[in-house]
Amino acid sequence: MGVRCLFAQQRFFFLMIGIMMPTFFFTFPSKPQLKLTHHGPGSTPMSSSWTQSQGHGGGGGGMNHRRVGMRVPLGLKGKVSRILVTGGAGFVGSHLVDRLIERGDHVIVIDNHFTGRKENVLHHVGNPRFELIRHDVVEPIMLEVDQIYHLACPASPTNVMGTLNMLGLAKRVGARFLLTSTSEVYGVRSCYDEGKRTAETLTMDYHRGHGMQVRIARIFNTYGPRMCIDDGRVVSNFVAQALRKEPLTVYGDGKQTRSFQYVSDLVEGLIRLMEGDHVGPFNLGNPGEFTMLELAKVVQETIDPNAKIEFKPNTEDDPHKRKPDISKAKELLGWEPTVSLHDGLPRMVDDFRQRIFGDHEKETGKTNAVA
Ligand SMILES: O=c1ccn([C@@H]2O[C@H](COP(=O)(O)OP(=O)(O)O[C@H]3OC[C@@H](O)[C@H](O)[C@H]3O)[C@@H](O)[C@H]2O)c(=O)[nH]1
Repeated sequence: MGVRCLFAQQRFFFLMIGIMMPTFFFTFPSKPQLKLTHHGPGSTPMSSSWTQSQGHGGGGGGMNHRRVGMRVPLGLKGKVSRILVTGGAGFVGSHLVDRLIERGDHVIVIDNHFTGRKENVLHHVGNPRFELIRHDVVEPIMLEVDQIYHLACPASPTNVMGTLNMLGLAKRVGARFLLTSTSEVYGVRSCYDEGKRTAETLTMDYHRGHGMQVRIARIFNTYGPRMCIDDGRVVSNFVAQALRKEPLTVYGDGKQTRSFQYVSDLVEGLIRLMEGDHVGPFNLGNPGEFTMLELAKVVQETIDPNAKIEFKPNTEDDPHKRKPDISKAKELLGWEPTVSLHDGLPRMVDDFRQRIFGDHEKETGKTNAVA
């Protein structure tokens, strides 16, 4: 009897606990959470408080970052576009961002700053329509946007993950996706450019398999301000060498040709492609063809007529000629380059001069101060 009573009491006790536990959890709010914008693993917003406070319209109308699986609320499309530019702190990306901001769009840049530089977009910081997130696209991220310009995709097989993540994001939020591929897909197959071919294939698979809106651009040699000074490309090499009073290094006999596109022409092409109705792939490049010796001459004329030329051995697989056929872009996008090499080169020289000697002068100043 005593034992039964004990069981009865215990049953009652456990019953009470069973009722109280859920009541407690539903009645009392859980510990208040720090409401920081969550971008995904490994991401660092440039300024989280800034990111937080600028709701870009708030109430679901801005670039608020949502849980994976949520869709862009209907009715927002057709207004100001919310645009993600991956690699937006880089050479081409930052010029694209300038144009989009100028147009009135909301722009989110994600960049891991491997080759992109914060300085390239610093002039937009503080603008409520701009946000910079330090993030590597190989990690997933959730952002509500209408369009994605995927520039953070070096020609390397390892970066297929980045493209997959961005395609996944575009699919989830119903964004239009533009892939920047490269003229190198036309070259001899190598491990280096295989990543871009794979990215194109994946993009087309998402288009066909999931009905996603995609665009593909194949970018040819491009130059302009904010180009990496020491990335080894011929235009940046020649300009930096001429400014530093070093000889211009011409590889091989210098008779190989390239066609050089000024960055603003490329940006115009990318925007037209994104806004147009055609998937592509479209070649975006300037068909004006120059030998490397001719390019060296233009650099001499622009910077230093006394600059010397030094011939160096070329690599075996260097393409002898590269010239884009842009007839498709002309016809379907109404696009063609407008800036010649003679006009574009001086515009980039000012930027290079400032970056090379500006930094140098700072360094010298520092040294003097210490001495
Ligand atoms: O100092 C230099 C550098 C390069 N060159 C030559 O200049 C030509 C152009 O070389 P770059 O490295 O600038 O450009 P490439 O055409 O080889 O490819 C580059 O542009 C197109 C993109 O799609 C590629 O990803 C990129 O590597 C080559 O023939 C190269 O041998 C020189 O003569 N001197």
